[in-house]
Amino acid sequence: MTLDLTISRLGLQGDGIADTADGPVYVPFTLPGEEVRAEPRKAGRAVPIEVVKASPSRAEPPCPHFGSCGGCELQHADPVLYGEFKRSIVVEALRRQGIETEVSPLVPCAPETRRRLAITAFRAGTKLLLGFFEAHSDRIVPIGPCPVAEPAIVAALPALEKLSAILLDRKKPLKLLVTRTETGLDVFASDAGKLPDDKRQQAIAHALKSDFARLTVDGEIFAMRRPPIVTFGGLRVTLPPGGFLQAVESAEEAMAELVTTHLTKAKRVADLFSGSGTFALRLAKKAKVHAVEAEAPALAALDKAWREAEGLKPVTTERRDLFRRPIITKDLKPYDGLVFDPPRAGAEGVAAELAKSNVKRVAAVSCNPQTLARDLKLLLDGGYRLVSVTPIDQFLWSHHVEAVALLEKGG
Ligand SMILES: C[S@@+](CC[C@H](N)C(=O)[O-])C[C@H]1O[C@@H](n2cnc3c(N)ncnc32)[C@H](O)[C@@H]1O
Repeated sequence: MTLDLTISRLGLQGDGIADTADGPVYVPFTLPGEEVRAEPRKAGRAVPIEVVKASPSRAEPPCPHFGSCGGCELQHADPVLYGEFKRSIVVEALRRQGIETEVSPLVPCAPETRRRLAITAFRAGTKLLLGFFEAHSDRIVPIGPCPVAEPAIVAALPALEKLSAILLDRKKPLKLLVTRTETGLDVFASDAGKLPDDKRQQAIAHALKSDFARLTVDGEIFAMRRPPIVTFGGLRVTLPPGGFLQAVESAEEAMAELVTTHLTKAKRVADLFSGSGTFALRLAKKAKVHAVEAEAPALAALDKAWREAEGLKPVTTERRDLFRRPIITKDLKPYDGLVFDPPRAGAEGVAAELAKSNVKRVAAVSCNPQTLARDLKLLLDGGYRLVSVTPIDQFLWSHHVEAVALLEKGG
């Protein structure tokens, strides 16, 4: 059986949606205004078989794996529609919270700029597959010349495949988090299982031969030719194994530019969910900074970077679970600037305390527009004013969008 559908809009995950008498039907890889023939699947989903009438905004996908590989959802949309779609995710999330405000155009992300990739390896029969998970399934689609990743990562795929052949447990897929740093590739492997000594030695020899900056396996550093260095505003940081890093350098710079410009006059700044100091180190060029974060290795990396840098204002660090113990309003008194950049769950507890504070300038950085909007509502109800909201593209051709909201309180 097939369905003839007219797509009316894009859903939050980037699928086309046909509004039918039986409810919405989600059809991936289709665009508003298109007429498509599709095969129905479970739960209001359908797979497109033919685009009968294409949208003028349809573009030729640059990657041959597009449609099967789970990494990209929107290569078939031209840049104008794509940019407006991502911006609209932020607009709609705010609107659902009753926040009507100007939202800037999307800050774009160029192809071949992703410096960090999460890759999965497993064996199918005698073959080793290295790839991404297929959309909506547990099948792995082999990666080839991925147009999203930096060329240095693509060039290393054969070496990563060899490494996987050494480390792969027969039962479990192997996970590789691969980061291009200033000093080479940082490879963080997990789920290798218990390795016999000869495999260990082979993995170490292979990492050295491949000139990886570092190889970490299930939390243990196997080999380090050079510390993997990233720079935040020109300040050198040794990335902790598996530690958080913004996936695209230019997206990080766009976020940091908005945050540091907004907080430029602040004398004392709190950086909540600081990671290894993406914002804290840049801000310390002008202000005293207190960085708060749950992961001790991230704070240690930040502290070391600050000690090794010259001319920075004091930076203090605090290890703290900000979900369980948000900083309370009273403790926010010393600060005239604050940035928070939580994981996808957002920072509801932090926002509730911050809302009651008098911190003059606040920057909210987020990878989830829904939780950002919820947290902003708390701040607006507490007397903050929105200065700007800027969506930033970091995960090119996916439905994910980052945003930076800048707020003020007082005169
Ligand atoms: C989106 S990352 C941002 C990190 C940093 N601002 C950056 O741009 O690189 C979120 C950070 O929140 C930290 N985190 C996650 N849960 C946390 C919690 N409950 N309390 C404090 N920090 C947490 C993570 O370790 C991570 O460093």
